[in-house]
Amino acid sequence: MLGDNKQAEGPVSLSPDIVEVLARARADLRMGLGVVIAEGQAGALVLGAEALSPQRLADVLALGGAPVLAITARRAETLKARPYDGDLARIVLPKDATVAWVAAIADPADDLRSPMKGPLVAARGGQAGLHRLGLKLAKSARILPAVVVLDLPDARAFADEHRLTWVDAALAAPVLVEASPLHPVVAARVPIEASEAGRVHVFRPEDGGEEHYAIEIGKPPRDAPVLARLHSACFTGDVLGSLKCDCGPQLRGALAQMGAEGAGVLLYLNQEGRGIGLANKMRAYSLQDQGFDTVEANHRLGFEDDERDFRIGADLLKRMGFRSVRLLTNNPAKIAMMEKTGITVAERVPLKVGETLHNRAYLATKAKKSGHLL
Ligand SMILES: Nc1nc2c(ncn2[C@@H]2O[C@H](COP(=O)(O)OP(=O)(O)OP(=O)(O)O)[C@@H](O)[C@H]2O)c(=O)[nH]1
Ligand SMILES: [Zn+2]
Repeated sequence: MLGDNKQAEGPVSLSPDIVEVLARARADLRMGLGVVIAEGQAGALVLGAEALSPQRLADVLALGGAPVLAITARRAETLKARPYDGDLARIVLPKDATVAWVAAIADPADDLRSPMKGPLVAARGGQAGLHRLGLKLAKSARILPAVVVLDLPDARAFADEHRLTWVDAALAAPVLVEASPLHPVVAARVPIEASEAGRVHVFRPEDGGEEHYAIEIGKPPRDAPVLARLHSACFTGDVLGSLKCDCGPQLRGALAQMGAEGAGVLLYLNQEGRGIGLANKMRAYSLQDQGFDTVEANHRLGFEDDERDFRIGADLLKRMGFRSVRLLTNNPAKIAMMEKTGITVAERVPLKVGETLHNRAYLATKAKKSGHLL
């Protein structure tokens, strides 16, 4: 897998390439360890706000310089902080900043109880591009999109001295917007309630990220539109039978229809919470209990409405030999993305199941704000 994107110089096939370095960086951020993102000599130390320990914060403050807390413009909007750099805002860290202060900016859990966080001073200039990459990395690590950042004059030396993962920004930037190629690992027969002719395929990405699954029902011909569903993981709905959404009934309804027709493919994409991960989805649920709708909750957390990468679904279909689908969905964004990535949507098959008293408002919000078809 070592390509042209090696970070180290020379013939060092045993050294990690940029994709592998980024996988390490994600793990580091999740644990609360800093990573260094660099552009030439200069760079930035980046630590995930959510996992920051008091000792590490004290050590960052002791280094001097001008540490900031980088957040998304979405989160800044709630905090009434100025996003001087488009989608990014940087809040100056006070000299006596505590982890509680950082958490209060990063995490909206207590926004309503303690709305006054300020005065917040927003920074301009500095290494905005590197800070933006830090936020992207935090999002892809499925932690809150908020990172403590300190610009470093000699990034390489700092990373070496503290044995921190060192990320070359120029190599990382294009990788972070690409969907990692998926490779089939194994497939086996699994008879399921909906059909005895079920087969589960496991696909693994190259970037150390989540595996995705395809459930093939029967033997759908590759030269005709296949009845297909792109289902994003929903632990609460799929497994627990949550009444807050319609995911469980949609999952079972789609499989049942494929079983009845004798053929189909359901892609089970591990994009929990529309791509923000289960922990952040539970944060969103907690905000929903405070009165915010599903879209507002995502924004207050610093995320976009939908952080999923639907290219993954299209890639999987192509890998399995499908070129055209009868797509079970109510979401026009899925149809648009299929078409964009070269999969023909021969027909949209509506999937209307599982409306409950608890999810009525959620479904209405999706129709109103995310363009879902009723
Ligand atoms: N962030 C967030 N995610 C949610 C919420 N409720 C459900 N989800 C997630 O939303 C996703 C639902 O995905 P899909 O079943 O593909 O639904 P969809 O995009 O509405 O499209 P169709 O069902 O195809 O019409 C799953 O990943 C759920 O975990 C919520 O309130 N907040
Ligand atoms: Zn759900």
